[in-house]
Amino acid sequence: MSTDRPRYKHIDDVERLDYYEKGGYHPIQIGDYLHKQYRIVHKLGHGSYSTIWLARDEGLSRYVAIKVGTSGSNHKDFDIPNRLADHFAGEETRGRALVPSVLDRFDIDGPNGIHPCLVTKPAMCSLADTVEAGSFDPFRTDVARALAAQLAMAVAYTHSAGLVHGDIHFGNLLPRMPTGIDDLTDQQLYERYGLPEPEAVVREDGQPLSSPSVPSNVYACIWMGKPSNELSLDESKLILSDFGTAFSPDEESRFISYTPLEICPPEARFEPTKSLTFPSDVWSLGCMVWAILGAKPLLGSWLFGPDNATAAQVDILGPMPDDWWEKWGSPKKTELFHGNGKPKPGRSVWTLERLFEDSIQEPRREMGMEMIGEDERKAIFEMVKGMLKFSPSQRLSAQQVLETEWMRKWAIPEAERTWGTEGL
Ligand SMILES: Nc1ncnc2c1ncn2[C@@H]1O[C@H](COP(=O)(O)OP(=O)(O)OP(=O)(O)O)[C@@H](O)[C@H]1O
Repeated sequence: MSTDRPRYKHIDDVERLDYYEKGGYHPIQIGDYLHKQYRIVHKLGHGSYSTIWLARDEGLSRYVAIKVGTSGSNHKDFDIPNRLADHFAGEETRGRALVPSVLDRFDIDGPNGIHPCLVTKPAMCSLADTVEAGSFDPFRTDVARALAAQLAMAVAYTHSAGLVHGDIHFGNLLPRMPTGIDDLTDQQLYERYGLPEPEAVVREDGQPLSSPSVPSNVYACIWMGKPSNELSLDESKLILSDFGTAFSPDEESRFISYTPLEICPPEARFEPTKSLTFPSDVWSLGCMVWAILGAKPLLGSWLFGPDNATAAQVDILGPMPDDWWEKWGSPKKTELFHGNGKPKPGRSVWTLERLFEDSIQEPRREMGMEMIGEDERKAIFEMVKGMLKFSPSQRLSAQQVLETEWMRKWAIPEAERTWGTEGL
């Protein structure tokens, strides 16, 4: 995208306006038709590489989500859900329902270029939204178990097709829309969830918007979600979405992790010349299972940079491999530790036990929710520690995660209850 961009007056909670240019987003207004068949009804979300819209499929009388990619990027990820489905064609594979199924795929040619469009089912929101709306209150305990199991199944499914997801975080975990939405007229949908509110795009220099590259209005996203603590088991069917950073380790080397710092696998920092592979996802999965149980990341949002992340990892998990410890040349190391895995005396250390009390048990106690019993706590610790081994080769595989005691006894049964007769 160009660096000489016109500047626009800031509008809260919308996509980056300067991305509306050649190579960037496609300008879309409520009421527009895409591919002659899909009438845009509301906005669902936006990311760095796409805007996502709720549309009415006029042919099939249903609502759909349309992800409209920027024109200048390679959106090979748009084909991944189909690649996964083809990989397992004809097989009954657990996990298939947990990744998006593609309803349609087409391109649109607009003022900013050619944009790939992916049509899938609309979800309620992302778990990032539910957690924020719930002020970081925990999910109900049965819901948390069900979400964690589904996420592990989705990752195992992706891995068994030879792909690493590469970006497993709350923003990419979408609770499915409960059935019944398709019966709503636009009017009923707007009465239930609110009308789209157009916000005029205005240039800072006062010049008119003369370019067709820029939409005259942008929209905040529809809110069809629920706060974390109100999500019921029925509303907890999960989709692992956004394969934008997925890769096949057999076909491609990947030395950079695109995950946020709090879930970034440590080998991305300490073994930068080795390609990431499946265990990098398992690290993120371990962090996310914990985050689902606590509605907060394992390594907090107070992380200021990679040194803080590494220090928190050592506090939680103990010594790191000696060669990594030697490589870690930051003053932070000597400020906080007097040896590998040895915090300086007197320092307040956030151990796994302390974090469990603070972010998983205590909020549940305060809210009168089902607590996690001692046997379950032990099983969670064993599994999470197996996923969060510093050394990638020692981590559990996603399939082994599904075979752990916690998954078998506590989490998978809740996921199965969530899906009921529909089956996973
Ligand atoms: N099918 C869907 N139904 C409802 N909301 C969706 C759907 N797909 C995406 N969203 C919303 O849009 C947001 C952005 O989607 P997504 O992460 O796929 O975009 P992206 O451009 O690939 O983003 P990134 O910047 O992470 O690469 C999600 O966090 C979610 O809130």
